[in-house]
Amino acid sequence: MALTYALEKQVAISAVLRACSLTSSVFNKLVKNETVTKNDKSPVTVADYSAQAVISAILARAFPDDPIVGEEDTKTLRGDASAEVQLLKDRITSLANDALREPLKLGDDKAWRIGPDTPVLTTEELLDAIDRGNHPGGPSGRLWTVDPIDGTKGFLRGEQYAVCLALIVDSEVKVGVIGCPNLPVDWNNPEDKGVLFVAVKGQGTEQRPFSGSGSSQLKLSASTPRRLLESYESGHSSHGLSERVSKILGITEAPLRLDSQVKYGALARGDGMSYMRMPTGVGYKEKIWDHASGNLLVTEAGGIVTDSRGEPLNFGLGRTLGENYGIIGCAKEDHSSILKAIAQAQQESAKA
Ligand SMILES: Nc1ncnc2c1ncn2[C@@H]1O[C@H](COP(=O)(O)O)[C@@H](O)[C@H]1OP(=O)(O)O
Ligand SMILES: [Mg+2]
Ligand SMILES: [Mg+2]
Ligand SMILES: [Mg+2]
Repeated sequence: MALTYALEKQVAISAVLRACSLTSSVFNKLVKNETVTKNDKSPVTVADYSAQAVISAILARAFPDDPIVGEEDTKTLRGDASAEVQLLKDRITSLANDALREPLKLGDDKAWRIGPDTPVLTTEELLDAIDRGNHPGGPSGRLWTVDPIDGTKGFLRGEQYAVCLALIVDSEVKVGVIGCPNLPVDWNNPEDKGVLFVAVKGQGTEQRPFSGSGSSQLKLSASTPRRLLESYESGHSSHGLSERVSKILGITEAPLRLDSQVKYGALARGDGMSYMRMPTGVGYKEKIWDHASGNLLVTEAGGIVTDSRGEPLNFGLGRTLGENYGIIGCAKEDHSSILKAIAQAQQESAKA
């Protein structure tokens, strides 16, 4: 009998929603009021660390034996006795405890005592929680992967970012949850922000607005707007190559540029025809926490995600996806024409 992953889904939703409250409150307290300058990395740092601590602490209560592959670790925090780092650790401690002890949320369960009854965790316990994310990953068994803030640059600009959590079992993504605090439920109503995407292998993909309790199943079809979804940052994905691809495919609409795995959710709900990420140079290895949840959102909505040669992404190689040939997500009907257009665009740019 196929596993339903009902408990994992419930816990992942709770963890992501609590981390989203935390990151929103850091933005409102520290970034928006400009108590720190935009160039100061501390708001990102404090939010990244504390959100990973919250997610890891919740996973530890529900699934104490599951390893975690997380983006952050505490090497710099533990190895620095300066007053500045002490302040950072104090902030992490209070933010993480506040987030863990907030009133009950979707996904919470008294069984693992998350919510107002959660015992206050010490700084040491929270640093240990962050470091549970040090697992090297690999091909077999269960593991969670977490990106506490994906799209830190978007977060600082007050634009798109995502809190991402996925369960991988024997290299296959089984549960993917992405919280998008700044994503409008509908682009025509930009004030209604905050979307949670949830996918479970074999059970489809759903979108739930943070406000309200409704949830809608997502189905990706080839008739979505003919525009590409790509990184806001030109250093993360080649804008030049995607422009060539657009021309070859006869796409006239400008690409929708969004930071983070929000793009995968946007694709799954039909905001664009393709997630397109083409390398800007050699050497960068994509990380599993940047793609695991998004991959499942798109495939469970009926789409496909591969590299630019059509090969599936491999989540069992360790903390990275290995060699980088770009990443393409789209409806199945569009896949071969997009891959052909990419090959042609690559040949053209090699000649240019
Ligand atoms: N050279 C690069 N190529 C592709 N992705 C990158 C590169 N440098 C950083 N990233 C990652 O891209 C992700 C953001 O994705 P997007 O471009 O879709 O918004 C971040 O996780 C970021 O990692 P990091 O958090 O280590 O900076
Ligand atoms: Mg990331
Ligand atoms: Mg990150
Ligand atoms: Mg980062």
